[in-house]
Amino acid sequence: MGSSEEEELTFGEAEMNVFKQNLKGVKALMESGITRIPNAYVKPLDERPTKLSAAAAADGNKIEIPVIDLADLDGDGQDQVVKTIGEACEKWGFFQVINHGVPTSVIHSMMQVCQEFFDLPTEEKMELYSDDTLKPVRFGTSYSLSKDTVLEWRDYLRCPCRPLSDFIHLWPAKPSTFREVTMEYSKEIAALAKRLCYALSESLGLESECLYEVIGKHQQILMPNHYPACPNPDLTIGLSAHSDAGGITILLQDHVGGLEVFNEGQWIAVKPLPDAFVVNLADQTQILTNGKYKSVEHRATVNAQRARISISTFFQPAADAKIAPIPELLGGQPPMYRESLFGVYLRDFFTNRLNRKSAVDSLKLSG
Ligand SMILES: O=C(O)CCC(=O)C(=O)O
Ligand SMILES: [Fe+2]
Repeated sequence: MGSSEEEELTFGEAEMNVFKQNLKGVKALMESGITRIPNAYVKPLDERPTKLSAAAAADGNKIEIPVIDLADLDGDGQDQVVKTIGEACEKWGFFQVINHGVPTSVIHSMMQVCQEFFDLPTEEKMELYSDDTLKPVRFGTSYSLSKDTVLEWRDYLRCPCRPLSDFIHLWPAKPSTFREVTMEYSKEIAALAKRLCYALSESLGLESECLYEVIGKHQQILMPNHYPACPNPDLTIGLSAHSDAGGITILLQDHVGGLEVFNEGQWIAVKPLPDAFVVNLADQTQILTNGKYKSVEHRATVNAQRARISISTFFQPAADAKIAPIPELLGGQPPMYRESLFGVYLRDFFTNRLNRKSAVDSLKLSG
């Protein structure tokens, strides 16, 4: 993109005013079936993917996040798998897993039913629409229409899965197989998350169940994301740079690609692998491990050719869980983070716009 074009697209005060007027009308327009107003999605220059990706593009084909084979996690090669996971956590905080034990049929049905959900007519999805980020089950767009100053090129569904009986009746009733398929998928993902939490604890020299007791037992949130094809993908983003708030995240993505991870100052594209899961560490793991393992910034770019679906599952502590660095991991050093109540952390996380790692950084103790 030439520099004169960039200047033209930079937001000045006049453009912002036009944009703010548009924003008020977005929900009404969505309800009438017009879902995208292109200029409402034009990000400031420094948040557009091309600029930040320029360095990564040169190296993009060479650098990849680790791919870990879990076939031996419960067998003779367990120690080696745990060690590999520990190394991936320290260097990347992001890795893909294969031979993870979740049946391919469950994965495919889940992708299919999410596709069918997003393909429903807008007015049917709007029955679940809410801009209230504290509402447990909802369909939404961007991050929050009322808080975002520039919109994100994404729609999403949010479905808490645990305890199932509290939420399943609130999940979408259409497509007719949604609840059954999602229930099956969430059970399989819960089992995988448990194995991963055990491996993470072991890689840190902790009792196997330590992290699971804190982050795995309590909340499991499923969030399918839909990124429509975008006529001008260089000007906008599907999901801004952020780290996840909870403990660990397990993501299933289709073959389209768009997820990028920030590593050593570069954005690295995550290559979609059929039926693999992307695992990433989130903020509470950073706090619990006193920064030994870090939550990692990532974002989703969009493209002009194809719509993309990804399905995040967030494992996180209960709202009333007090989260602080685990004493065994301090090694005589003072804790780097102050204790916080996870519910309060999450409320602040949702009240503010996604802003890189500002939420976890705000708990840092000085000196
Ligand atoms: O769509 C993706 O690849 C990323 C989704 C994500 O980061 C999230 O849901 O928190
Ligand atoms: Fe995320």
